[in-house]
Amino acid sequence: MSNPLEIVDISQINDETAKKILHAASNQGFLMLEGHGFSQEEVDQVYKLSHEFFALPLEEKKRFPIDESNRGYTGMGVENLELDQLDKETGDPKEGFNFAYLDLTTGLPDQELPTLLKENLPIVSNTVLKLRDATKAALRLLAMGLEIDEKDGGAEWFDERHADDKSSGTAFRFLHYPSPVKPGASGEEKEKFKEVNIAGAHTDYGGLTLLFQKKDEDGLQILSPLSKKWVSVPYVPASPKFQAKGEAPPLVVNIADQLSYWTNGLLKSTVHRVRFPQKLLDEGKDRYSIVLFAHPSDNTLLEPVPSKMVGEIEGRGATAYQAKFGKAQTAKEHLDKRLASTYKW
Ligand SMILES: O=C(O)CCC(=O)C(=O)O
Ligand SMILES: [Fe+2]
Repeated sequence: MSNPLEIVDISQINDETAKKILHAASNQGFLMLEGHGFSQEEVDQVYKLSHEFFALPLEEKKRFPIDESNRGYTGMGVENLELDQLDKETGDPKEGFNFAYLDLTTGLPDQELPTLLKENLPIVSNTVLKLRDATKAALRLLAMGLEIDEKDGGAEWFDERHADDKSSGTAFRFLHYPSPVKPGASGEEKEKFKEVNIAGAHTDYGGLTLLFQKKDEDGLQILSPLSKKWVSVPYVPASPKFQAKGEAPPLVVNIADQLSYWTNGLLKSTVHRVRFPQKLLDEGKDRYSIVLFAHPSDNTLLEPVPSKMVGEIEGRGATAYQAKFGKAQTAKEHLDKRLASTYKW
């Protein structure tokens, strides 16, 4: 399967990389990042923890139900991401655990946790901090690509609005999609599930979303802004240069709603969904994913990003909001509206 996404090396902070990331973010809205510094062992370790968590008895998981601050466990069918059917009765066939209220200086969440997760907090915090570093590198490169003037903050413009010690909607998430078929199911039965969305078509709410890749656990599809067609994101191993360094495969990264809004739609918050990959269906195995939803600090005013490229776009996003309401909204206000429609509270 050919890879529709550009691969950007975030260990190279320079104008060439900045141009490349801006191109990817304003075209497909999805890209891959290498040079993130995660070893395969680190990725395996966090997946192992996630597998162990979801294998806990349902009663134990349910003792930590998702709260209004987006922390905790969401059971099977609770979350409905499908944009076009937000009123449908049953949600996506998946369960999840959210770590939120994160202190991004330590990577530690502020919430009640099951013993298993408490005992393994260093795995969580190490992963959060490294994903945070990758987020910052990507944001710095985007600021450079957008040619934000030095007098406005230059390459650090987004950094200042993603303070590690301020509260934000940033969430780290384990997801589990149980296999809909038993091992050895008939071809006909498997065929039925090939076209079922296990995460409904949606856009993400925050700034940037970062996902690990796991071999045979692909299944992510994007509604490409370029071709206007659904395109599969294949599993892409580390390039030879990074394989030699023992680095895990590139991270899959997408632009989410707030960053798109903030740039008047220049950066694309691309619609995506997940379907069970063939190999997992064939083997009757579950799918897991691990995600960081990176958000600006809650009190950040989402005023149009001071870039000539953004300023040239009128009637959309942050510029349109300001024209209509006479003021900008904060990242928290923007997020609260989105969360309310997904969970129906
Ligand atoms: O499981 C995945 O690969 C992606 C999930 C996703 O898009 C989301 O939770 O927002
Ligand atoms: Fe998503």
